[in-house]
Amino acid sequence: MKTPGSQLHVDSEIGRLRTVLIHSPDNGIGRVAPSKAQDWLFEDILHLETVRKEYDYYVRVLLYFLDPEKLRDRLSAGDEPNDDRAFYKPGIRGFYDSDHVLEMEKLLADILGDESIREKLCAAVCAIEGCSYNQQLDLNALEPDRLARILISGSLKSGEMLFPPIPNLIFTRDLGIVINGYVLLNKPAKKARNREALLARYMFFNHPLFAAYRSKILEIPHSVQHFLRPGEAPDEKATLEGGDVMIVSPNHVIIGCSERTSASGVTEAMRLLFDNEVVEKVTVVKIPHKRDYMHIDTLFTQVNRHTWVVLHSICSGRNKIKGEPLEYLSDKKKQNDVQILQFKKNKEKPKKFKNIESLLASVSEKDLGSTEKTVFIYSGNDEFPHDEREQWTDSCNLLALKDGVVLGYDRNDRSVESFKANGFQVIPVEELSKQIEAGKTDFHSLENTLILMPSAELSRARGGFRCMSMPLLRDPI
Ligand SMILES: NC(=O)NCCC[C@H](N)C(=O)O
Repeated sequence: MKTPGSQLHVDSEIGRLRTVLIHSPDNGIGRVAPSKAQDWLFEDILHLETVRKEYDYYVRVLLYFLDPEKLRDRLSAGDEPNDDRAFYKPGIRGFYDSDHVLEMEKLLADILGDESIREKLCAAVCAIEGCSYNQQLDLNALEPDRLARILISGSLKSGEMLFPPIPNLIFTRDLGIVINGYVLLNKPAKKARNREALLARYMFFNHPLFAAYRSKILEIPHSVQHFLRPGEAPDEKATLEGGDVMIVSPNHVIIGCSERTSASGVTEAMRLLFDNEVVEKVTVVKIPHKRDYMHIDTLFTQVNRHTWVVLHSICSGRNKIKGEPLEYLSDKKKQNDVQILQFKKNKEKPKKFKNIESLLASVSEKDLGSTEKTVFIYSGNDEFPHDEREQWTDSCNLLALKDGVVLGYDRNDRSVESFKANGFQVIPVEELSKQIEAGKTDFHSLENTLILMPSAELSRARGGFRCMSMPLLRDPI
């Protein structure tokens, strides 16, 4: 029998969530220097304690939903002034330690208990971070919980920084993605995320929870063209990040070709998925390669079987004036066009889709058998500039706990109005917690609901709740 938490299977974006991998903001986030913020992929420096408070609400919602036992005797956990948030901190007595809400730092500490894995991982981290041999020996001698914390935060307890933090580890989505019973590991485009990928690789290959899946971990190979090229140009490098991968139905994966996921990365991922018979259909959505859009999940996510939240201008190309000379002459035209191609195993010619809405409608109606007309909820109520402002703060990046119940930021006011106009209940998490704790609401009876999460600080890290989650197990849709 499999222990709870050890089963990997995801075949949709909206099946009831059973197990998820997350990482709470660690001290590394509080050590991002202004001069490095952009290099480390933050637009600004963040206030650690505020981010943590906001994130703790997220952990509580996940526990209410996936592992309520953990909250049974601790309904006010985290609100006690003197416990220093122990409930939320891996490696500390009192940590929630759930089998359904898995914390990356805890899983890392687990594998570091094995001497041979500890040695290999310390050597690998020290190699990519340029540590001295003696630093490597010192790290190797630490006990697992402390070592895990240092490998993530980059800093010793004294505050000394050994290497940079990896503040984007909170976005566990980008580390890899479970597709049916397989794990497709990422290959990050940005140097700032390399150590995250290394830690994720060690975790999946070595943690006993995933032992049954070792032969089902898929790794994107280096493209030979890339390392044979002269110079350091990133062209042709095969990169892929989880925010660009959506398993929308048991046999259909959408992959974004974006600022982060290269054409070679898409090609290699598609080959792996077809060769291993993971899915029969892969749709590639090429989006403009720019920071605002980063991954496809910053532009659209699924809410229920027939509803999606999207940035409308990316579907309609509304802001372009057709026929202008610029459209023909500028190279940018090609770069900024959305192109959608659907590939099937052993079929030579891909099918083309006119726009993102027609693709998503075909997912809902054909793949998922929805009999209702597909509904699109637009970022910022489709009003310029609120559509783009709210997309920037992740109005389109929602996490579905189940079909129709999603988590999103509380700051995207016009998008929230669109949800209401489309018949959704909208409830702030503080209110929901009170109702649950007073026994007035049962989480599982919620339907078609957007849960609003505090976001003033968290949203400045540039990712929403889809980015902050790696679903490991969902019920079949
Ligand atoms: N899936 C996502 O869209 N992830 C968001 C990642 C944000 C992070 N600051 C980054 O730039 O990589």
